[in-house]
Amino acid sequence: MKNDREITNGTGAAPAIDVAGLVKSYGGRTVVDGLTFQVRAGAVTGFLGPNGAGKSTTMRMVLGLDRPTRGRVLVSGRPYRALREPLRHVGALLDAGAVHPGRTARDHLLCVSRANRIPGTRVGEVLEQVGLTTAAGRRTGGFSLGMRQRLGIATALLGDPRVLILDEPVNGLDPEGIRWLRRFLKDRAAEGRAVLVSSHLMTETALLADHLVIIGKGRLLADVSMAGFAAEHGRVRVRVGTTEPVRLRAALERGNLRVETAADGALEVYGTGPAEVGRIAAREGTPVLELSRTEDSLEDAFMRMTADSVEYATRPLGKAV
Ligand SMILES: Nc1ncnc2c1ncn2[C@@H]1O[C@H](COP(=O)(O)OP(=O)(O)OP(=O)(O)O)[C@@H](O)[C@H]1O
Repeated sequence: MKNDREITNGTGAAPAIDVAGLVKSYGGRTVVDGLTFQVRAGAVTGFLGPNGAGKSTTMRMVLGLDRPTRGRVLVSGRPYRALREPLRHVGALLDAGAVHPGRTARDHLLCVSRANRIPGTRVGEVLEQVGLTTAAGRRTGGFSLGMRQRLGIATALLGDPRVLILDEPVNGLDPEGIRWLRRFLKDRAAEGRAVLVSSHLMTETALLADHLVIIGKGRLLADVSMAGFAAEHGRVRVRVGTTEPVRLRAALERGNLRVETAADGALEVYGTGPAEVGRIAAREGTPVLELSRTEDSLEDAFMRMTADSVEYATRPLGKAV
């Protein structure tokens, strides 16, 4: 069977980001523990994990800001530090606050473009792309978080890179800003760029990503297409509550339906809809107290998957541990 990670970009070119056997230890503590995955062009890859999973550390190693203890990371087939004019290959948003507050947005971008031998004409273009043209002459110290995020993204875009890396870009954005960012990143991927976006929220990532790389405690937990993850974990089922669960269960199973009993005693029926379950119950004469279609939330699946990897878990109230 072909692993869908083997399909890079259809041209046989190197994957946009190639992480192999990556390890990072601080003192005696290993925070990235043998990660191997690839990020391909033309797609948004969601890089998911609970707080402290090692997402930022991995991204910093991709960008040559941290040195791996072991393993390697290639961007467009080369280590970041070996890229000539790296901003033309990869643009990153790691910390939107990292801008001199006394500088205007335009001056900030001009500064970065000069330092990286990027033509000044790009400044107007990227300001336009992120919707900051009218705020270009304002000092960034007075910018809202959403505006700072947009400026950070404009900075990442200056070199017109093929690879975009954004660390938790949704944090602190209002709903309009989130919607804008989602559209914006999907459009960049549709242009053929590789987009790697970290998050600790599955619900948000599900609306954005084509592919998921999920990590916990520095280890790879899943490397799967968004559609594959949803098909596997977003299981649709019918919940039916009845006063006669044993009889109804037997009737459903005679109809070749898979049935499980939920913690509250209701039956959960897979592979059909409420109409058929209702018909079987009526035929059997079993009183129905509840009949509904439910779907596992992807967030639940993600929480289950990463449950052992959460650094500071909350425990249910009143339960002894
Ligand atoms: N410079 C450092 N020195 C020591 N430990 C570090 C350093 N940088 C990160 N860590 C530790 O490495 C672990 C992974 O941190 P990292 O920031 O990569 O996680 P993350 O998945 O990005 O989390 P978050 O969602 O909270 O940003 C954490 O336990 C963190 O405390």
